[in-house]
Amino acid sequence: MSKRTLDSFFKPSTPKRPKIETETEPADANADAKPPSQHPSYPIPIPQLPEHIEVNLEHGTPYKQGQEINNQPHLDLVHFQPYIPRATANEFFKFLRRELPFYRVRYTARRGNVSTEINTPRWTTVFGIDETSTFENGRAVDVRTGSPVPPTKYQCTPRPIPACLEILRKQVEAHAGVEKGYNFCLVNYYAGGDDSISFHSDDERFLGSRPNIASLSLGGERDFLMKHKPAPVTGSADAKPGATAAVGRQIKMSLGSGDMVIMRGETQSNWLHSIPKRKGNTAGRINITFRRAVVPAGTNNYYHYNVGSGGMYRWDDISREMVETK
Ligand SMILES: O=C(O)CCC(=O)C(=O)O
Ligand SMILES: [Fe+2]
Repeated sequence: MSKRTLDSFFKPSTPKRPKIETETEPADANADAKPPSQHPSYPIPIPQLPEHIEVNLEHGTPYKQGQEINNQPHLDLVHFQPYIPRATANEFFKFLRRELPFYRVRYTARRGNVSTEINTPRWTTVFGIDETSTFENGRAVDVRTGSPVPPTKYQCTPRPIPACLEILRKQVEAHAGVEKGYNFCLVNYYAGGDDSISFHSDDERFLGSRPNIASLSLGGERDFLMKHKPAPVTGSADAKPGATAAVGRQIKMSLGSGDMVIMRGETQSNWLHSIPKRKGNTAGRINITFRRAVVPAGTNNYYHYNVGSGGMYRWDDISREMVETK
């Protein structure tokens, strides 16, 4: 054993000189964080995704390959179970619920001369602009003329897709095999079992024919129901005018956190879908759909029904509910 080692064993060790910190800590520990997405149309700045969620979205998707479901008439689905790894999907759910502005839209539905006041039974928000316009350096520009869109073009103020959803949009687009990219992102937040969406199809003309819609679930599990639109009965001697017949079986899929369903081909023109109300304790769920609107009517429609003209709400982590924000 060398002397030095023995010495150091028996002698009390010389007290270390205090370490002198030569580098100063940044005043703000988050100084390196990317700045939030901001835009004159946003009521609040929207933060960028935490690094670990971004990395998992960019490198961890699709977590499972999509399964095609086309075993019924006109049905053309791809189900990724899940698309985003579950733990990342749950973190992404909490991030979006905390950071996005939400709305509880009320509107008047008119059928003939009957008007009904509708309270949308879920929280909604939307970003995007139809394909006749695009955002250039934050400004909405007409694709044909290259000039800023005149104020008369839209009845709403379109909002660009914020960075935290743009990362997901690009990723989904790459895996959905769409010819033309998605230009809209609709977000639904179902706080509990009373929140729902009734049977409908996303078959508006402003989406063009055979629309491709990618629908992603985050957070609590919910049932997703699909049923074929009733088919008119024709050719039978005793068929009453307007008579319809059921086609195919109703489908019930349980959508968990991170799952994605792509609806494409003839699906929207022939099938209805819904998230029914649910009894008992039901965890919050976020649904994100990516779509492509082809004309300004799509932009007007989506902002009218998903932002509306009422107040803005934000998630409050103390009361654990959406609270109206002035
Ligand atoms: O929440 C869902 O899974 C469905 C949402 C939906 O159908 C829609 O926003 O059009
Ligand atoms: Fe839908």
